Amino acid sequence: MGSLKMDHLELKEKRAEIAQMRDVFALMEEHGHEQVVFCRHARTGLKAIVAIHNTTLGPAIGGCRMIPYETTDEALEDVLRLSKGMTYKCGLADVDFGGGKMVIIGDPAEDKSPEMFRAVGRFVGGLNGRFFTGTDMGTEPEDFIHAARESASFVGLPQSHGGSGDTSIPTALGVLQGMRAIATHLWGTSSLAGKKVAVQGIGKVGSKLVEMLLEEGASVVVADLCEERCAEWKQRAPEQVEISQVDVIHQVDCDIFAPCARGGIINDRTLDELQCRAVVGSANNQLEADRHGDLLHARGILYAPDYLVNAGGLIQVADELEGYQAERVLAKTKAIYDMVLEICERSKRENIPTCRAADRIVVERMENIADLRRMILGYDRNQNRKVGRG
Ligand SMILES: NC(=O)C1=CN([C@@H]2O[C@H](COP(=O)(O)OP(=O)(O)OC[C@H]3O[C@@H](n4cnc5c(N)ncnc54)[C@H](O)[C@@H]3O)[C@@H](O)[C@H]2O)C=CC1
Ligand SMILES: O=C(O)CCC(=O)C(=O)O
Repeated sequence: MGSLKMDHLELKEKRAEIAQMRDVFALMEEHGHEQVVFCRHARTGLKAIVAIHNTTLGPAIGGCRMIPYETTDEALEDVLRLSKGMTYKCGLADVDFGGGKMVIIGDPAEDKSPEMFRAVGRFVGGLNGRFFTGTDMGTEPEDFIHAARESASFVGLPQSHGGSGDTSIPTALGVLQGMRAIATHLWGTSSLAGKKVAVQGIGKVGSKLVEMLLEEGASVVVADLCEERCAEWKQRAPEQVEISQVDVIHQVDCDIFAPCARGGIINDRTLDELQCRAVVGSANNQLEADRHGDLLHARGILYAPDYLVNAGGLIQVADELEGYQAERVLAKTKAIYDMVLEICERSKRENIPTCRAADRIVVERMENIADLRRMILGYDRNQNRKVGRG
């Protein structure tokens, strides 16, 4: 512990930093959030935020992302946007869960420890079933083996530990289904053979997607902060794989651009530089703002809404909480194809961007369920209280 004088100085600096932070309640109001929980565990260095956006459809669910965010504000903004996206994802995937997400401020390569994830387990457990979480960027199914020792609020654990396993497999499959639907809409065939796809980020999801695309006979251009990952793919399939620099992957002249890293890649700077016919990827929040979906539409670039095509992981973990059935997960994930086609057709028919068409379906569904849940199911005399979900 430092001297008292140092502590005062530090306190002053901290206060100045806090004064710079945006008002959390104002941000929650802006996005419509229910709850935000800040978690700190000194011994393991854990600093995390859980955001619960909306529980109209059921308890919140959403992965846990670990990134060395530069500021608390950046982490807060990410978790607020991601959890809101989960509400929409749950609505469209027709699962009985609401939107939530967790972020850990830290470098996954340096800062992880089993004890840190046990601390995650205790914090998330303290939410008493209001929030379930599993993997996202920077976290692996194995991390949650430690978390699950402290509470039962974790999903996507390895199958050897009673979970449904790696969620990036169904996620990649859902993205592939989205691409097939886009191909049907644009080119009259669901085959991706001969198509060129630029994949930004070849981590858990991106690498599985690349594998599936190569099997389909597509060629891919890959970019990742980790250059060795790109080199490995080039070595595995030299005829079908090209490597791009990370800062220009969105500019590649291709049929489909597949963002599979962080969000916000479709923005004022990149929009005019895109040279693809469609955007279909796993990254959450690909549009920096909703208006970028309108601008894509105006440019004639077909956008498969991220929260629709990347729902495979959610479908799997939601199923896990209800008694995991691999065939059911596969069938629901494959159905992403039909939903993407439906949204493309609605977008064409009503001349609205695909992202707006998808949002409308979610809002309609949520209003219907909210209305239904206002009905009381009955009266439990023994408990002397009303029963029902709503
Ligand atoms: N894992 C899952 O099941 C799901 C993931 N997602 C989303 O898909 C995206 C990828 O997730 P994961 O594959 O699980 O994460 P990951 O952490 O395994 O992989 C992300 C990859 O992107 C790379 N990367 C980061 N910034 C980059 C940049 N600027 N340019 C190029 N590469 C960059 C990283 O080096 C890493 O290889 C995230 O947005 C995540 O939220 C969405 C639904 C489910
Ligand atoms: O993996 C999970 O826990 C839920 C899925 C998710 O976080 C996502 O789709 O972004």
